[in-house]
Amino acid sequence: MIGYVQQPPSLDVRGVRYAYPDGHVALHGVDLTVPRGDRVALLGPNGAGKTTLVLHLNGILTPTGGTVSVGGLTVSRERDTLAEIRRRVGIVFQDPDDQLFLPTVAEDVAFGPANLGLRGAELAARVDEALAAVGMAEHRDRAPHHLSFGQRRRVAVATVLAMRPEILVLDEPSSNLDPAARRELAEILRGLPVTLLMVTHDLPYAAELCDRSVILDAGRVVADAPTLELLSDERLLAEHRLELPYGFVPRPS
Ligand SMILES: Nc1ncnc2c1ncn2[C@@H]1O[C@H](COP(=O)(O)OP(=O)(O)OP(=O)(O)O)[C@@H](O)[C@H]1O
Repeated sequence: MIGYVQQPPSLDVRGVRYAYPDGHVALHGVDLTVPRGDRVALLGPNGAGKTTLVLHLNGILTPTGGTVSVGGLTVSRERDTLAEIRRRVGIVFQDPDDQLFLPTVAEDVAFGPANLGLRGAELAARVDEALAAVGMAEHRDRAPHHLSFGQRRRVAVATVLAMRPEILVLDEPSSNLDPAARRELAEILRGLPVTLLMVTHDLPYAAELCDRSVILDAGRVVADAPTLELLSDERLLAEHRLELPYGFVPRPS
């Protein structure tokens, strides 16, 4: 028999329950497994619990019940574990300006790996690799605040890629992008060799990028299926306040 080591999933959320300090239960036992290399969209109406779930992935919030594991490592508040989890889970927030704060693009991208102790040629290689992955290499010496919004979002993605994460988590990646920037970002994301979890209200973007989608509503997973199948189910969408743009017909891209 040929032996092989099965890789743990990039993300394994099991029975996660979370109550905010005011007693509001935002997650009621969420299960979600994302195998390595997959791209999954996390959909759901306002207040469904999407952000609450994302904040569990890198230990900002700790579940009241259940567990979250990233590449086989269970998220905990223990200092070394938390540091490794934060390296493995790259979260790109909706506003790139929350992630860019240094004088140049290259310095912003170098910040995370430099904190991990990388220096010299090794650090430079990380920065080059991450900037090349998002098509921003030629802008490395520019000030982030002189870039367009779409370019700043790409640099924000690069700051996270420079950590060589196990999973890239994107919060509303298509928001505020013009059609060209939206398409360019989709092409970049599709080409990245990483596991991807994308939180979005933009259903066509989910269809463009993710074969699989999960619908969260009122703190529960209410659907987990191929994206085109979900988006073709008008009743399911209506039940969970999800709407396709007028005239959009879900079909393989
Ligand atoms: N700090 C908090 N204290 C108490 N309740 C909270 C807190 N933050 C969020 N909630 C509640 O938890 C639920 C889930 O909120 P969450 O922000 O996770 O939803 P979401 O799916 O990300 O929504 P949106 O699409 O609007 O970003 C909501 O009912 C929200 O009001």
